[in-house]
Amino acid sequence: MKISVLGPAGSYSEKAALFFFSKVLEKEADNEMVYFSDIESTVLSLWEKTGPDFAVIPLENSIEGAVGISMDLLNEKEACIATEIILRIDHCLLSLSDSMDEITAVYSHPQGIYQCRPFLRGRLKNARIIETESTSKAALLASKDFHAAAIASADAGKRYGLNVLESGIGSQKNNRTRFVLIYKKQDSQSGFQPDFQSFSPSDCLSNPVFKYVSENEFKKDETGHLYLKTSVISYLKNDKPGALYHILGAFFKNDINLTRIESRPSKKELGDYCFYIDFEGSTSDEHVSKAVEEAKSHSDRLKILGTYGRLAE
Ligand SMILES: O=C(O)C(=O)C[C@]1(C(=O)O)C=C[C@@H](O)C=C1
Repeated sequence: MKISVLGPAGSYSEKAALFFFSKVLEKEADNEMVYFSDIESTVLSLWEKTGPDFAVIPLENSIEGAVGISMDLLNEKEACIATEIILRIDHCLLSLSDSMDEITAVYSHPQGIYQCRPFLRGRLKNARIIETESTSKAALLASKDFHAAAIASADAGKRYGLNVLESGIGSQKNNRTRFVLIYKKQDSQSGFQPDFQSFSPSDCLSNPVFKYVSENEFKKDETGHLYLKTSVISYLKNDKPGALYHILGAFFKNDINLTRIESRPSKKELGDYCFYIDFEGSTSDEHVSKAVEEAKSHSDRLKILGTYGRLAE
């Protein structure tokens, strides 16, 4: 199996993919990780001729919130979510040097920088902050400059021969990022931007992840059943009073617990948004398909990203 991730080696995205590999039923000798320099190329690789089976992308962080580019690509491209992977993020300050006094520049991914904002302001206020495409790229760059440091994982530090000047530098001890494993929508799947007529409740069963990972590996609910979530994106073209109220009402009426709602600009004009809604339940549950049908009737476009389980560290 081939998985695309944000590289170079040592990124948190790689960690999420390795965690997924560790859960795969039959360890295939040819399991392969392919590295890309940014999140967009990682996602687009799914459409290459000899593309991967899956791509792993970060979607949201407990401190910094949504990863915008990942959210947008889920809307723009015909990809489905196979599973979510929640990882603990423990950022370290890494450098060739062994003293913070030597540091004049700090490299990291924007998410890493924001997640460590109080530390940077408090302890490295005079250092230049330089954004990189990934935390592992930051570690790689810091390994070439004695006066630079990187914010990345301890594992990335080991890989690039850096000292850990300080660990646990995130602004929240319980820092977590939610990644999703995504795949290219298959032509046979109708659960994508469906006409409700063609929306088949069994679509979630075509989620290919269950071919690779035993159901036992996924989070269970209080009754011992598989904990499944569904993600949709609703676009309301006509801004009218109560539009969002009616969409959310569809879930409330069907007793469905929402786990996240987030808006993103539609990119059409200022003040025009898409709403990303995650909720508990599977599209094969009757009350979920009823709610989705109703939400769709109040939306100008409703895109189903998939029903999936959770792998958590
Ligand atoms: O830069 C990395 O190592 C990534 O995998 C990206 C990413 C992100 O974009 O959220 C992943 C986890 C952390 O939250 C910081 C950076």
